[in-house]
Amino acid sequence: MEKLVSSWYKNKSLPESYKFPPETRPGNLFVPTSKTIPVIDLVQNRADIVRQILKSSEEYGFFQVVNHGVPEDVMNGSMDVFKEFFEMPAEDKAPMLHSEDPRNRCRLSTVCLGKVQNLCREVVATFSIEVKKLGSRILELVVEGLGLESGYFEDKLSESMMLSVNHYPPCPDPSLTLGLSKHCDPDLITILHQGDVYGLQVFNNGEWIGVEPLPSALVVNIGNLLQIISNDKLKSVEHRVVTNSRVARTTAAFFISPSDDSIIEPAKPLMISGASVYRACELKEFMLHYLPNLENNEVVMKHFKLQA
Ligand SMILES: O=C(O)CCC(=O)C(=O)O
Ligand SMILES: [Fe+2]
Repeated sequence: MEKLVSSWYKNKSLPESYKFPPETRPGNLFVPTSKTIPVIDLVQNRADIVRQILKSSEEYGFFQVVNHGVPEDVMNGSMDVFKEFFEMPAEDKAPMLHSEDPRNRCRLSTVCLGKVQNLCREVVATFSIEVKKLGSRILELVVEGLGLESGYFEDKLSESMMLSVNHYPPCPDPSLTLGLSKHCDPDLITILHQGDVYGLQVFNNGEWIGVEPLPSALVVNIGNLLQIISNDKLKSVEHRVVTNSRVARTTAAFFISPSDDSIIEPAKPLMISGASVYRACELKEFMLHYLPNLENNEVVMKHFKLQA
């Protein structure tokens, strides 16, 4: 545990256990800047918003939103709380984190945060409520774009929301490791507050492209479950996080998912000539297959395809 919460990185070289196998190291950290993830203004003509969301979700599986309605002071206040937490002495943080292995994710959950201070709980609760509202709004825009009936994702299909706060300390050699390995998210959509430090990269047409940090924007990506429900129209795309040697990066990701007992299957109106790309499965079964294969999205999705 000490390894995960201490400040060893300040004066040491990268420990062996943090180095990735050569084939998965980021190597060249400079990614093309000519291609960027679309930025969608949520205050404009509704038909244009729907069209842009659909296009970005089909092409990139990612987009950023601005004028999204989550107040800037709530975003900044929450980010300050998260950063403050990681600046606490290691002994104070240790009981709230769980993972002995530096290769595993070491996450601070909302449950843990509640223990920090009442004040934090309030600002983070407000942030969560606002993001949940934004999530429902984005899902409804997706529903419209897909031609599904209004309210398709209301209630159980988007009942669960988990907040995950990621902290990436400065790294002595960013070319040898990753902040987060490549993966897709096992949810409907993820809404990410990435703060102002670069690190997120998205796989697109055979190359990694960077997601530029924009003040007050939120990053949205399509998860595996929405790819299944959209019958492969929308794409859940692999992404990863690179580190840097100068500054720590803290991000907050909200995962919006169906309730645990949901059945995940392509929406009937999206089956082309009645054909479904995926079989129906329980969310529990999806997660059981996702977790051991999370770094190989093809393996994850193939398991649920009708014609593998
Ligand atoms: O921290 C980031 O930029 C991305 C985090 C992420 O992809 C995740 O938590 O699933
Ligand atoms: Fe992710």
